[in-house]
Amino acid sequence: MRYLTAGESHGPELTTIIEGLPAGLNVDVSRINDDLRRRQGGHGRGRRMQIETDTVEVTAGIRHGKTLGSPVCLRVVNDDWKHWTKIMGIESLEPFDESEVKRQISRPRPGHADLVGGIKYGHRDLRNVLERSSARETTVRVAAGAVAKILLKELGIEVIGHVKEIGGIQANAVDVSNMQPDEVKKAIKENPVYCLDEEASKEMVELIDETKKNGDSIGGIVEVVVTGCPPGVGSYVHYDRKIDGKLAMAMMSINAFKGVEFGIGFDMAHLPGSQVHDEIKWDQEKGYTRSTNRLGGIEGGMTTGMPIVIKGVMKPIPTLYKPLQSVDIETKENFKASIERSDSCAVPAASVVAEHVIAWEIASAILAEFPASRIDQLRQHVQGQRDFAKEF
Ligand SMILES: Cc1cc2nc3c(=O)[nH]c(=O)nc-3n(C[C@H](O)[C@H](O)[C@H](O)COP(=O)(O)O)c2cc1C
Ligand SMILES: C=C(O[C@@H]1CC(C(=O)O)=C[C@@H](OP(=O)(O)O)[C@H]1O)C(=O)O
Repeated sequence: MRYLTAGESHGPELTTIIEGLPAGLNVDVSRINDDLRRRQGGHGRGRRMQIETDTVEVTAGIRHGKTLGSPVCLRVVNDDWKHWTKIMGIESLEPFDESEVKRQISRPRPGHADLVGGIKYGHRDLRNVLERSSARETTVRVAAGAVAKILLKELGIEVIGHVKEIGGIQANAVDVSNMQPDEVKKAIKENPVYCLDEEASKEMVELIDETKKNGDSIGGIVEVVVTGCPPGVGSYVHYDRKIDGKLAMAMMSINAFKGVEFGIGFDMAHLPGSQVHDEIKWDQEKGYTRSTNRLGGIEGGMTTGMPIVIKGVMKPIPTLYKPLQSVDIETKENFKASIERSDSCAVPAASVVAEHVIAWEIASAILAEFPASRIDQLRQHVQGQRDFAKEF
């Protein structure tokens, strides 16, 4: 399975084309829209999210609520587009209007793609860079991931993302994999920062407000947990088939993500092997399991059948209302960086993006493992693998 996305932040729309979905999958579009709404929320978002009402339109690959096996095309219209038609000039053959020159961006923001993107593609108007480097693109990545989650649910696999830490405030450790998926999802959705620790989340909200007042920004840590995945997805035989490599790539591909860990992650560096590796058990009901899950559900680039636990760290948002020092590329003089309308903390929204990019990668790896043209065929293959693994 693969997907492409297209679209600029202030262009008319964002689009994704998904290829490789089996036929016969029931796709309830309202479930995609629920996830899109969640991505728009979370305390710390800026004014743009008040303008948009992200809603998906299906333009190919689905009839009467079922996938056809042909490419699925999803589009999300930018409501803000109407304010930007002249500046964006998507279909205009005219050069940029000189009277609009002041609207060009020449003062790159440290930490954003502005300067290096300008140098790489030769864009002197740095808007040409920020339009595509913007995390607006994650809208349609969530839409594609929402379809992947629908497929995974059919196979008994759940994917849940939540916030672990914002600006140094840590949520109490919870084992999401031991909780009822629908209850956890409800609790996360109802929390202002998508966190399962009520007390910590109050402090997080206060810190976000204080940071915003100071013209600054903060980052944090998100966790994604996948339950119900059969063992043996991914492979040790070649570097590019290792599932941990693929999941790490997916997490790192989210704008502003700078690190990934599985299970107890970086703590493994200072613990002996006896306190890291998970002992193996077998019983009639569950087959092979592990006594602990410190490795986060992956051994040798393959899923073990235990919950997959992956965390990602998001740096603070680069656009600061008290901007950092930069250089104007027209005059080479020192200036404060440009101020674009911005979020002050997008860690909650990013936890939704993380959930969806991980769901996509798991669904895609499952289809690579058990190729199927129909959903009933896929269900059978996955169940066959579970049965085989249990009796092995
Ligand atoms: C959901 C989400 C929302 C974001 N919102 C903003 C924003 O409002 N302003 C900003 O400067 N960066 C924002 N970012 C981060 C930038 O998109 C990101 O830092 C930039 O693309 C540069 O990429 P890099 O940080 O991965 O190097 C956001 C990221 C995510 C995931
Ligand atoms: C639009 C979204 O996030 C945007 C991500 C973003 C960035 O630089 O990444 C900058 C801001 O863009 P704008 O200047 O249009 O407000 C955010 O609002 C979104 O998440 O849908």
